[in-house]
Amino acid sequence: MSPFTKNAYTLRVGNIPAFDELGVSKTGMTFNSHIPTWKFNREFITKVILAPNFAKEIVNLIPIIFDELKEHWKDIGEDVPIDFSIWIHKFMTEIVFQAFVGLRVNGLKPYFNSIVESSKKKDTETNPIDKEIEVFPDIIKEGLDNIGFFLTIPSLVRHTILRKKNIAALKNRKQTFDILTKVIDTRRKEIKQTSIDEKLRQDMLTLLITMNTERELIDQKHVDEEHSKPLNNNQIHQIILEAISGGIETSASSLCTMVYHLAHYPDVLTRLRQELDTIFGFEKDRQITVEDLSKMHYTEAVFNECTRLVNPSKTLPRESTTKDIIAGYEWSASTSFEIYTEGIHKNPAFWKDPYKFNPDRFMESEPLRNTHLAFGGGARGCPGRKIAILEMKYLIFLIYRNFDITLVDMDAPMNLEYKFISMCSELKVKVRPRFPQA
Ligand code: HEM
Repeated sequence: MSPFTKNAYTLRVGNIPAFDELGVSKTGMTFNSHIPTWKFNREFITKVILAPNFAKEIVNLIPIIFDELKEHWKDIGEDVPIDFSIWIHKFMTEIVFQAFVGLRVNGLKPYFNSIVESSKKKDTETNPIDKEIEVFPDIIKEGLDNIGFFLTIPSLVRHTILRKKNIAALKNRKQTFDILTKVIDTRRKEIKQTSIDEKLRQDMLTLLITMNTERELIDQKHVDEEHSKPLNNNQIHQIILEAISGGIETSASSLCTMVYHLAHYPDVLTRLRQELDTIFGFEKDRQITVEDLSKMHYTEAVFNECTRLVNPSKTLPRESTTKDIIAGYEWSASTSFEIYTEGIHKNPAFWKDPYKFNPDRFMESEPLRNTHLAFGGGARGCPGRKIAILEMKYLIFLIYRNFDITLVDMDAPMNLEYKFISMCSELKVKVRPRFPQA
């Protein structure tokens, strides 16, 4: 089956009353079934993500946050097992919050303090904007869980037996928006108070707020009338929320999959490190650029192979907007399809020895169209792909340049749990600095 046909599959899901109730069916992107607003929002987020300065901001940001992580890992000590999945989740949260809303959650140090003995604990500082931001990642994670709840549990059950959980889910949604309103309003005020010739930082929120204003930070060559007005809070809310939730869990889980496989395949790790040495050399203070990262072809092949074998999205839903013929059958408009990526990723018709871990398959030739769907595809494909790959590559460089990572249990399978997407729930490792003095 050819899953993506021009314009017939712009809907992920059709009109789901439960999503109207949750307030996600006509806003943002992921579950927006109102095509004009989805298209409008998507064009805005795409503009931000493709803006060269946005990628540069992320590349400048990653080593700063990594230095903090590096210190914590060194202070824990090399013989102490740590849960990589929690650390990397906290780390991605810092990156995503800083890059998307310009705020630090400051979650690394409290987590360090929670797992070390009292003599090792460090002083914590409070968030400059609001204590609420510290709990915001958990609120967002709960919101992601609630999507699954609304998608799978019938209305009658939600409003009777599971009434309490239903109320809690709606409360979670309100709480999310209250915090976001505060964040957006605070930033609007800061921008207003910054003189016009002073440079603004280029996080996603600032780029969205300033779009189509005199502080415009993105060079928009062709702006039609529809896209020429500044965005209001309602429009910004859901775009930011989806960028945050889309950017944390998937990236953190994919990194766990890479660390797991690199521990099991030392030859692959050796080759990956050779690539890093060739591109980056050993100059200590060398500034890493977006161009450097674009040369990491083998690392990208390892990422592709890891997400082929362990894909966070096992299925991709679509609803047809016109009638179509698929697999020899005619299907009417508004038919729901589930594209079974798990099956496509392991289908021997597309992949030689599909269960074998072999990153070289991505070096030797391009996979057939629509057979590697880690980021989905077509009109609804992931808009964050470019940024996600950039982050993955930079992090892999920093982690494997600075540390040797061993799995605590080499015989254990990957620990995955399904919460709307498939996520790594635990990965016990030991981390040893490669250059203890650095
Ligand atoms: C390794 C990291 C990531 C993976 C594996 C991933 C994967 C995916 C997948 C499979 C989809 C569904 C595509 C489809 O239905 O065809 C998707 C959609 C989406 N992703 Fe990502 N994603 C990642 C990172 C990000 C980042 C960093 C962002 C932030 C900008 C993001 C934002 C979104 C949004 C907003 C959608 C919905 C798009 C729409 O409906 O138009 N993702 N992602």
